[in-house]
Amino acid sequence: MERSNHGMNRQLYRCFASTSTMFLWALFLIALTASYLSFQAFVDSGSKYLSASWGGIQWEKQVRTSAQIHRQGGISVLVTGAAGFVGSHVSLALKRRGDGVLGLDNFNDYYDPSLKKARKSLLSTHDVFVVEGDVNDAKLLAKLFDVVAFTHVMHLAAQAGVRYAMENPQSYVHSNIAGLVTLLEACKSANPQPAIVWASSSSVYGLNDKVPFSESDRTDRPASLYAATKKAGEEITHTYNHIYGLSITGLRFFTVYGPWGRPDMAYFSFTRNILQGKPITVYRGKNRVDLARDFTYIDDIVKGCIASLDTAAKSTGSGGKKRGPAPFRIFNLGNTSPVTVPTLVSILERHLKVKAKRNIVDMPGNGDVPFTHANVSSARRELGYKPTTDLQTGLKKFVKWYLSYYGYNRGKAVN
Ligand SMILES: O=C(O)[C@H]1O[C@H](OP(=O)(O)OP(=O)(O)OC[C@H]2O[C@@H](n3ccc(=O)[nH]c3=O)[C@H](O)[C@@H]2O)[C@H](O)[C@@H](O)[C@@H]1O
Repeated sequence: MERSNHGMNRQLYRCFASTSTMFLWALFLIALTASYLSFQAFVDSGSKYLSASWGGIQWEKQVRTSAQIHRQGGISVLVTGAAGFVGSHVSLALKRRGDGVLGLDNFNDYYDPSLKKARKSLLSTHDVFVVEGDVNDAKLLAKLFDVVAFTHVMHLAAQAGVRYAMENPQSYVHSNIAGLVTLLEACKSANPQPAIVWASSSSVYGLNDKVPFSESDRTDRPASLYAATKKAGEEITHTYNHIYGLSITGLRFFTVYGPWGRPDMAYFSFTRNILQGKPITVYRGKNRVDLARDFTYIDDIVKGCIASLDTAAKSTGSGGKKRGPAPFRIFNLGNTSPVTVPTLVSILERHLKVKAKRNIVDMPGNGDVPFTHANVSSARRELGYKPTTDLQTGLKKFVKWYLSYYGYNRGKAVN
């Protein structure tokens, strides 16, 4: 009996000993995991800091030099989306007349980033520095406003493209909503607050069938998520104008085209396919009606952007507080003469001297609208905007650029 008691005690003791050992081991493992995780976090934040493509004395010097004004009464502009189509043209035009320009671009791969890099190189030969960063990066924006007292922001960074919104809806929310709010937050806190000019879109007119489109027409029936995010942008900027006294000008661009353009757009991809002997898909509207766009040449758009910057009254707030009412303006920037898509193709065929292989299909329900047509009387009155390039002339310039940029290979463009 005594012996068995003894045995039981020993077993209990062993059991207790092994439980406490297990407990100790468990504690040890938890501690080990915790220290490993915090070490990882430290390494991550460290490497983020080290690999950040911005910051440092040299970088700040580049930022300052690029934003330096070189003419009397000049302005200093932060151009977001500067490596983009419209952004690169506006940046060059501003720099050429002696304004300070600093570019910001995230170089995303929505379309071939090498074209964006090439635009960046072009800008750098004209002493425009483009910072690689995202408008969602609040710290970077705060730093930029810390280094330079920008008088204006030309906000062109966006997720563009009407039909791609069905493939990647989140990218529209990221750039056109979240990015816009982050930028406006930075602008509202900046001292002095800059005046903001930004790119809305003709697509906000959505299912409107009253033509031509006027700024006062309804814009509450967008046909694509892209259009909805641009419309939301107009309302978000209104809020910042109302609460913080930011001076806002929204520009509704109508299908902008030209040299250094966007490869995802029809005139560009048609050119590539025609030269490569590949078929092109031409969408057709309901009842076999051709689709039409108020195609607008890039130089006209640049003039409209610069006139918007020049006529924008100052923001009134400071230290994040409104000091008085500031202007809120919206303008159509179009060409005022819509052209059908089949006519666009015919003009390209003439300039390229190659016949297109047209594949005509009914317009899929992917966010497209049947036609656009701008009434630009507001822009004419207040900005002196007057488009001067017709589609025939503008496409000739585009084709010339396309062939010089991508080159010929026995009649076929190399890209
Ligand atoms: O005006 C605007 O606000 C918009 O203009 C363009 O959008 P979109 O007019 O759709 O321009 P494209 O993609 O170049 O299309 C032009 C026309 O060609 C048609 N198309 C497009 C692609 C294609 O393969 N086939 C085709 O027939 C489209 O249906 C449309 O009627 C831009 O892509 C948008 O970023 C911009 O906001």
